Amino acid sequence: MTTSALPSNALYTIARIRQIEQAAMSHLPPGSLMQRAGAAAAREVRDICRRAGRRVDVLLLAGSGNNGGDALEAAAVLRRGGMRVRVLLHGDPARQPRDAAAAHARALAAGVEIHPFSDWQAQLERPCNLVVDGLFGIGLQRPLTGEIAEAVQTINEIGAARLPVLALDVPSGIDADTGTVVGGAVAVRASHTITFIGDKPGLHTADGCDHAGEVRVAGLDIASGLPPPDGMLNHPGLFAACLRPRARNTHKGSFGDVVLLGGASGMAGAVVLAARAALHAGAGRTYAAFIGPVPVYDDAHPELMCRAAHEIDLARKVVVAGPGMGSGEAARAALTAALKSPMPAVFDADALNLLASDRSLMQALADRGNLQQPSLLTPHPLEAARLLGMKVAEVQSDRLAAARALAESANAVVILKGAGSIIAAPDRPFVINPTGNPALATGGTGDVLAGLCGALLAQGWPAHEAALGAAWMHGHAADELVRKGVGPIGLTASELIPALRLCLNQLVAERSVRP
Ligand SMILES: NC(=O)C1=CN([C@@H]2O[C@H](COP(=O)(O)OP(=O)(O)OC[C@H]3O[C@@H](n4cnc5c(N)ncnc54)[C@H](O)[C@@H]3O)[C@@H](O)[C@H]2O)[C@@H](O)CC1
Ligand SMILES: [K+]
Repeated sequence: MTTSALPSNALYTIARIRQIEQAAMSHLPPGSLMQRAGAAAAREVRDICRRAGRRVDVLLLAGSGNNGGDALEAAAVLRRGGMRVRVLLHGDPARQPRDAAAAHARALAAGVEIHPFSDWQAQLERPCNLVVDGLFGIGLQRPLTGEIAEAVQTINEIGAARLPVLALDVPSGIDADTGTVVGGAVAVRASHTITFIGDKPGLHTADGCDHAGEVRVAGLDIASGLPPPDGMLNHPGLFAACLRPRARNTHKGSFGDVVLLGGASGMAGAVVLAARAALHAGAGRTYAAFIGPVPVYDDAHPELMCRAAHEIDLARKVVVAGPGMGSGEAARAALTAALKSPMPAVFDADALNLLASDRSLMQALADRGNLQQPSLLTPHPLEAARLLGMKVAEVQSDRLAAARALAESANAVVILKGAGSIIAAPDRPFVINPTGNPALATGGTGDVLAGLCGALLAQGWPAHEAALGAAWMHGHAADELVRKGVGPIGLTASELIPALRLCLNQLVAERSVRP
């Protein structure tokens, strides 16, 4: 049985998992997959208890469908191994699906204590060392309500007081495709999730990030193998081809020019941050072009060349348009010039707002893609909502769909920022970025990301790889800083910049180690 220690990189939608499940079940004895899922869950239970130094004493919550069947199978396995297990069973056993009913019978035969769900308060008051959530998996159809919602609320309170909670397949209440809490009601906040057959996007974006905890995949030995995934979790392997060591016979012209275009009056800091990020991420020459007053130079980084936006020559330079750009006529003129550039370009912040306000600019953006002039967009959910003409809640209700729709309409690579950033591009599987943390929820980190994207493009990375690399490194740098105690509270965007440089150099060094 395969249980990968790391989250698998491949992501599958609910529809695809159903197809795989059906195909596998057609040539397996009844109940095989559920028995494998139950055995994998039981192993995970033992593993979590062992790591926590606690004996196995588990309360399993089983729903009325097959997710509940997985919990009942796990309970039977654990009980047969002599461990302490109790089950709270929801719904009418007479209406269980066939495999779940068989699992129920096996649990009874093994001597598992099974209580009706109406006993949930009394059962949750009895001490245990782990709670298993087998209420709902990919069959969740509506918000959690009534006694289930109350019990989940209570489990979340107990879990927050450090009782491990293991979700089977998906934390109940979370939509496995979108990562949202269904109906905005309540969902299990698990410390661990063991997900079956393949990993699911909803465990890695939106509310899923705060509800799934540590995710493991139990492949259930699907003998026919898995189809190509619907999406991927971001990983340096996806941009490894770009992590090349520098040749010695090179010069600053070898690593490209990048111009950061923005800095309206009062917002010069945004363009300076983006420019410093580009500088530290290895651009050969970095220009900061200001719509507002032009500083003589950046005294922390005199390497940067400061120019007026209306005077800068964009020829042969990668442009990053938007940081602190404002929305006036000068900003519009600068953006129009950037859109005409034959070079790869990044559009962020105010550039995105200007694009959203003017169809002709949006058309010019889409035309760039047709002319093989790569564009990379880095919207946060509000900017994405403006570009798509929808409400921010609609974007967040299906971040994958929103990112893909924007990539299609803009004919561009998109990084939709937020918990579990989505990287989407026309005709490519979506990618969800697993790195990053709430330390990044502070002003200026988006400017740093845009500058990083520009530097990678200037060094010749294709736009898709630049987006993958920038998103991964940006998050990883923040994770490393938090690990050292620099954040999550009070991390500054400036502190992120040297951490990014370290991350990029380490990745290149790791790639270039020869056996
Ligand atoms: N069929 C199989 O052999 C396998 C199934 N697997 C498990 O089966 C799960 C899917 O099973 P199901 O399709 O039975 O779906 P679930 O077990 O996720 O839930 C479905 C049941 O819950 C009800 N329901 C949905 N939302 C509800 C709500 N908010 N409140 C109350 N009732 C609600 C539905 O009407 C249905 O009866 C997977 O997530 C996975 O855990 C795995 O064991 C792999 C093998
Ligand atoms: K579950």
